[in-house]
Parts: sequence; structure tokens; C-alpha cells
Amino acid sequence: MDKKFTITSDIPSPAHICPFDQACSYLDAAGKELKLNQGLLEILSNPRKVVTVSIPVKRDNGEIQVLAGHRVQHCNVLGPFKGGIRFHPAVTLREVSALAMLMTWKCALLGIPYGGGKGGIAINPKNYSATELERISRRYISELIKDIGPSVDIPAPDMGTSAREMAWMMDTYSVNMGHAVPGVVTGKPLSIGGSLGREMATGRGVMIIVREALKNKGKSLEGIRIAIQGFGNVGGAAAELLHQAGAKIIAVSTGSGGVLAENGLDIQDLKAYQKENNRKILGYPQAKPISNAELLTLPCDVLIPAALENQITDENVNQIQANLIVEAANGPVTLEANLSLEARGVTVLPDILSNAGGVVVSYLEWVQGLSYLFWDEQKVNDEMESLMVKAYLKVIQESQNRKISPRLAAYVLGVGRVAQALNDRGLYP
Ligand SMILES: NC(=O)C1=CN([C@@H]2O[C@H](COP(=O)(O)OP(=O)(O)OC[C@H]3O[C@@H](n4cnc5c(N)ncnc54)[C@H](O)[C@@H]3O)[C@@H](O)[C@H]2O)C=CC1
Ligand SMILES: O=C(O)CCC(=O)C(=O)O
Repeated sequence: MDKKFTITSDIPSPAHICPFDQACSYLDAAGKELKLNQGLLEILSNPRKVVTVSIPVKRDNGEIQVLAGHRVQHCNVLGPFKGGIRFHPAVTLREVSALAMLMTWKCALLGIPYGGGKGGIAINPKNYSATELERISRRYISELIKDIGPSVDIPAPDMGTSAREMAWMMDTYSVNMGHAVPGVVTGKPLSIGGSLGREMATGRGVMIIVREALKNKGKSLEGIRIAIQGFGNVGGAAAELLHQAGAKIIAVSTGSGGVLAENGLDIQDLKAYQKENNRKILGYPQAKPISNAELLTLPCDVLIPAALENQITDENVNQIQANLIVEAANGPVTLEANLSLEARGVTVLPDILSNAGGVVVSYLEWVQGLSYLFWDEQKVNDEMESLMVKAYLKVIQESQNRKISPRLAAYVLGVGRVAQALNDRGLYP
């Protein structure tokens, strides 16, 4: 019998935390809600193409190392594969596959004409010099040259990569084509066709979602106590913009631990300290040191995980005190933890909505490039904000109409749009 999912048990919960299995469980839950045919779900559960390449790299000391570089292309029914490239020691093919699938639903939910992809290399970029990272980035793209392109697959930054790596990748692709191809990557430096607003975009999108969620509860950002795990591109930008908007950022953390100031951190000052201290925030004199585990369980109004997957699990979920969690990272809350948070009435706004500001501005960068136009930052921010708010309102509406969680509602909207397109294109009988 077709069992209607309820708000507290709408996601099945297998007892493991493989990111790809979790992504498939969410897809299955959306498929059930949408009453999708099993064959169609089978198509959507499998990436369209999985590429793993060897990247031989000569270290600065002359040693040769061979790295594995992945690119997973999940779905291109709505447009080119789109998604970041991660340099992080925990990268695995299953992780990249999960992240590629999330990109498909994210782009569909936001209504931008892309499919989903993701790439990654299992290295700790901190252990490599800039010249080594350049060789790695260039060789990775050389090996993938036939699989990417402005209308095929368009990489962007993710953990451990930034505009610098995108510039090397764009240059390598362009040299091979014999002319400049700015549309092959997004998140590029402004000098080679990047967009104003892209660097802060994911964090800005997170700020917009927090603001809208509070507005929905009749509150404003003023004085709201927020803890943020991760102080990189996304966490750092979200902290800065939320702080500017009047929120109190009581704690932030990096991979090596965090800092807490009950009365709120001065984010600009902390950023300046981080810059001066080789990207470290520990030792910041105006705050107390805390561990990442402590940060997640602090008493606060809003918790923003902005680092890695699987940070809120069944092991720490009962200690979580925030009643709004906005997923800035991809997959930071496990299936089981998600269930238990929903059962307690904690609102969890999912990654595919909350961190979509980055790919939205990537899309705006790509559009500017294709039309040989450059917009001012206000226009970029306004366009992004309008798409983010629209997606947020649709998710909340869908969640209320179907009496399902915001996460399942976001999946229903994203998966539903891709399924519809698959049917309309006739790729599925
Ligand atoms: N960069 C972008 O535009 C987008 C990124 N995301 C997601 O946001 C998350 C963060 O990405 P970025 O900020 O770009 O990466 P980043 O590399 O700029 O920063 C990552 C931050 O997380 C911290 N971190 C690393 N391991 C940690 C651990 N075990 N515990 C706590 N903190 C840890 C790092 O120290 C750093 O502060 C990822 O899940 C990524 O997929 C999502 C959408 C777009
Ligand atoms: O900007 C992009 O194209 C992709 C960003 C990304 O990797 C993500 O949203 O997880």
C-alpha cells in the first residue's frame, strides 16, 4: 500500500552514512511522493558518466606522485553538467557521485538550465605548493578535455579550490582549443570573464535563506545568535554578511577548531587575524577556543554547517540546541539525524536550496560571458536574490501543501522538474 510520508518520517533511514546511498534515499523518498515509475528512478539514481583519470605530478622535491582525479556527470537533461571541483583528502568517487546528484536537483529547483556534475581530487591542498597545485589543476583538465566544455560540462570552485584554480583550468582548456574559452569554467577571476558577486555568492545566498526563514517565523536577523562551522569561502562570506545584517555570530570554526564569543564576533577583525596568521583563527585574542564538536552543540538560534558532509549525525543530534539549521555545506546532516531533528520540530533547510547562491551566480557569470556583457554587482546580487527567494517560497509552499519536510519538498520540486523534462524529451518510454 502506498504509505503517505509524514513530516517526521518522510525519509527512510538506513543505518549507514555513505553520501551516495543517502542521496539515493532522498531521491527514492521524492520518487515515492511524486509516484514516479521505478524505471525512471533507476535512470535518475545512476550518473550518466563517471570519469577517473590519473594525474602524475612532479613534486617540487623531484618525487613523482600519481593522484586520482574524478569527474562525475550525473544528469544533463536540462542543460550542461554543472558543479564544483573539490580538493580535499576525504574525496572519494562515491562522495563525488553524491555531490553530482545533488547538483542536478539544486539546478532544477532553482530553475537554471543546467544538469549536475562534480569533480574532486583526494589531496590536502595545504600540503602542496602553489606551483604543484597549478600542475595538478592543469593535468586534471588536460585529462578531462574531451569531457568538458561551455555547453557540455562547466566546473566551478568547491572546497579547497578558488578563482585561482579556475583560471589555470580555463587557461589549459583554452590553450588546447587555440582560443580563449571563458565559458568552460565559472568562479573565474574578473580579469578573464569572472562575475562580480561570485566570490560572496554562496554565503550571500545562505544569508538570504536565513533571513527569509526568520521572516517566516515573524523574526528579523537583528540580534539572532548564529554558530557557523567552516570559515572558508562559504562560511566566511555568510558570517560577514549575516554580521553586517545585524546578527550575532557567536562562534565559527575551521578544520583545526573554532572560536567563541558570547557577545558576538567582529567578523572583519577575525578575517584580518586569519589572513595574518596563515589562515588560522585559533589564538584569536577576542574569543575563547572551542572544538568543532562543541560548536555544533552550542546554545544558539541558528546553526550553519558550512564545511563537510556528515557533521550532524545520530551521535550528536540530541545535543543540537539550535532550532533552525541552514545547510550551507553539501550533506552536513545525515539521514538519521535529519529524522530526529524533524521529530523534535527543528527546521532544517536543505543544501540544495540553502547553498544554491553559488551556482546561481555561476549561471549569471556564464550568461554574461555568452552574451559578451558585464553586469554591475548590484544587478548580479539582485538577480540571485530574486531566484533564491522564489525557490525558498516554493519549497515552503510545497512543504505545506504536501505536509512534508522542507528537505523532501525541495527534492520533490527538483526531482519532479527533471523527471518531467525526461518524459517530455522522450528519453524515457
Ligand atoms: N564554494 C562554493 O561556491 C560552494 C560550496 N559549497 C559547499 O560548501 C562547503 C564549504 O565549501 P567552501 O567554503 O567552498 O570550502 P573552503 O575550502 O573555502 O572552506 C572550507 C572550510 O571548512 C573548514 N573545514 C574543513 N574540514 C573541516 C572539519 N572537519 N570540521 C570543520 N571545519 C572544517 C576549513 O578549515 C574551511 O574553513 C562544502 O560542502 C561545499 O561543497 C556549496 C555550494 C557552493
Ligand atoms: O558554481 C557552481 O557551478 C557549482 C557550485 C557547487 O559546486 C555547489 O553548489 O555545490
